[in-house]
Amino acid sequence: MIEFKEVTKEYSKGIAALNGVNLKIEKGEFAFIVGDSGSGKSTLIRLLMKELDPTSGSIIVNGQNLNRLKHRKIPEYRRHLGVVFQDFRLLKDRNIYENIAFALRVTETSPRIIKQKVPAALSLVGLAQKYKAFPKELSGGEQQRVAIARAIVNEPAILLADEPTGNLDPTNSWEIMKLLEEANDRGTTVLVVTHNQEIVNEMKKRVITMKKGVIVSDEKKGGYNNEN
Ligand SMILES: Nc1ncnc2c1ncn2[C@@H]1O[C@H](COP(=O)(O)OP(=O)(O)OP(=O)(O)O)[C@@H](O)[C@H]1O
Repeated sequence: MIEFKEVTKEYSKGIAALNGVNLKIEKGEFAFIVGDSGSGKSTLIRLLMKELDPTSGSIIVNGQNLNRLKHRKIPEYRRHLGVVFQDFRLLKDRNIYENIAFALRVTETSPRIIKQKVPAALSLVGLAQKYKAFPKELSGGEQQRVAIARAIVNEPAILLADEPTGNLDPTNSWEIMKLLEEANDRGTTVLVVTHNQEIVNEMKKRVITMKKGVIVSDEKKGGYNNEN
C-alpha cells in the first residue's frame, strides 16, 4: 500500500535528507518511525503528503505512483490521508465543530452527512460535549484529540502522525497513542514519527529506525534504539 523505491531527497545539491530509502508498509499496519533529529523522518512524511517530490526514486501509495500524480489531483489524493502534527494546527477562530466540519466541506461532503460525521468523530475521541469550545479553551491533550478527530473524520486509508505527542505530558501522550491504535483497529494504516521512547518500547509495534537519511533497522515488534 505504501512503497518507497530507492527514494533520495536532496534539499540542496549533494546533501541527501533521504538517501536511497526502500520501504514497504502493508495495508492495516501500525509502524513507528524513530531516529535522531535530522535523520529524515519528517522528510519521509512530507514526501508521502506530496508536499515534496523526491530527487530520485519513486513512492507508490495504493497503486498510485506519486511522481505521476498530476498537480490538480493532489487534493483528491490527500483526501485519503489523515495527518496529525505536533502543534495541532487547529483553526483558532473556529470552534471545535467547525474545525472538523471544515475538513469535510473541502471534500464537498453534504451538510446532512457532515451533521452525522462530526459528532461521531468527536465521540470517538471523547470530546462530544466540547463541540462549541474554541481551541484556546481546550488543553493541549484535548486539542490534539480534536486534530485526530479531524484527521479520521474522512475515514482515511492512511493516518500520518509527525510527533503527535511532542507537546504533551505522559498521560495525554498515552491517550493520543490509544486513539491512533483504535484508528488502526478500524483498518487504517498508521505511521507515527516519534521521539517518545517509553511509548515505542511498550507498544511493541513495527519500529523503523532512521539515521542520516537511511533506514538502519526495521523490526516487527521493535523498540527504541534497535540499532544498538
Ligand atoms: N526545507 C529544508 N531545506 C533544507 N534542508 C532541510 C529542509 N528540511 C529538512 N532539511 C534537512 O534535511 C535533513 C532531514 O530533516 P528532517 O526534518 O526530515 O529530519 P527529522 O528526522 O524529521 O528531524 P527531527 O526529529 O528534528 O524533526 C536535516 O539535515 C535537515 O536539516
